[in-house]
Amino acid sequence: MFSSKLPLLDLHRHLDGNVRATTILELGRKFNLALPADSVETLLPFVQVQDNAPDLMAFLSKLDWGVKVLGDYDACRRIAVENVADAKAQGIDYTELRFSPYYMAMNHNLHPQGVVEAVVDGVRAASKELGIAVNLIGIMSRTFGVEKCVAELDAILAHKNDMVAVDLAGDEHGFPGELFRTHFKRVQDAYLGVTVHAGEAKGAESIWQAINELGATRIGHGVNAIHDPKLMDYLRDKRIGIESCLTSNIQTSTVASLAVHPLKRFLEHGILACINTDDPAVQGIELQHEFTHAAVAAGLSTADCEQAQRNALEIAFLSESDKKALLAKKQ
Ligand SMILES: O=c1[nH]cnc2c1ncn2[C@@H]1O[C@H](CO)[C@@H](O)[C@H]1O
Ligand SMILES: [Zn+2]
Repeated sequence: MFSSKLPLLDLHRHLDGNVRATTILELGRKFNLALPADSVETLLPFVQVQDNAPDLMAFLSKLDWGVKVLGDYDACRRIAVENVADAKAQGIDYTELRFSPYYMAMNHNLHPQGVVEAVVDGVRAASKELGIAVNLIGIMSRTFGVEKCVAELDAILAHKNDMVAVDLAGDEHGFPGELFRTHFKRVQDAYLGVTVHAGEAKGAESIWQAINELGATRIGHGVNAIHDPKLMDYLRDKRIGIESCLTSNIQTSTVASLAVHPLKRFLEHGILACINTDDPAVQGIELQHEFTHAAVAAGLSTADCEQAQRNALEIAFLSESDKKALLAKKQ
């Protein structure tokens, strides 16, 4: 249930959480890697969430094969190109693809900055060829610790003109936002946007921290805001966006079922929440599924879905004139 009169946006989409199973097989062969299976069908249980994972970290382990096969910079460029093609195939008008250069680099000792260059190059070429607007968000993968994130941020900031924002993702519980204050000071000094995965594996206090100490103007997931009425008002009044990922929240066992997902209540409260995928290939879902199935199961009406589309446009890391142009193209 999305309106074709409004642009379709996916603002929370991990490029390195969206590596096609066929590509994993091909790259595995190319680099002579011992994959756990040798056909798409037998590989899927290793690279896709089939039953819901018991927790966030179990879910995230399913992303690992997608980056273990990145044996050189060409492979990084290839998955960037394929990500743009996948977004185009969904009818997406604008997407912000996020990726963690260290996570993509670490298995084959690539340099994170070389990974950034390959991704920028692939995305730029494919978005031009396919006629879809794409911006990039650099991720610091907190799972690997504070020091690794400094190096990762170095690589991202070396290409700050090719980025619209920086994000913090991974193990929210083990590596709380408090550890990353100095990192985000550098992000703000570089005039980049800030979005942070918060209130997914931890409570509402993690969202307050992301806003007050890290400078987040958007929050990834943010589901636990629902337990803090003051925060709900604050998010609405300060126009802080919530990038909701409905199916992801069920698959990580963050929310028990779509029927009790807070997105509907965020929208009713006037919070700028929107609908996104997260890690499409790992999840076995796509953006259209989130609008036509997941949103319906979460109790959203057609009007709610359209509001979510408008909210995405409002909170996108784009200039006002770019937003107007996206809207005008559909009307
Ligand atoms: O839903 C999520 N919550 C937290 N971190 C995530 C999620 N999906 C992917 N990543 C993390 O993002 C980086 C790759 O882009 C990896 O650190 C991965 O663990
Ligand atoms: Zn995410």
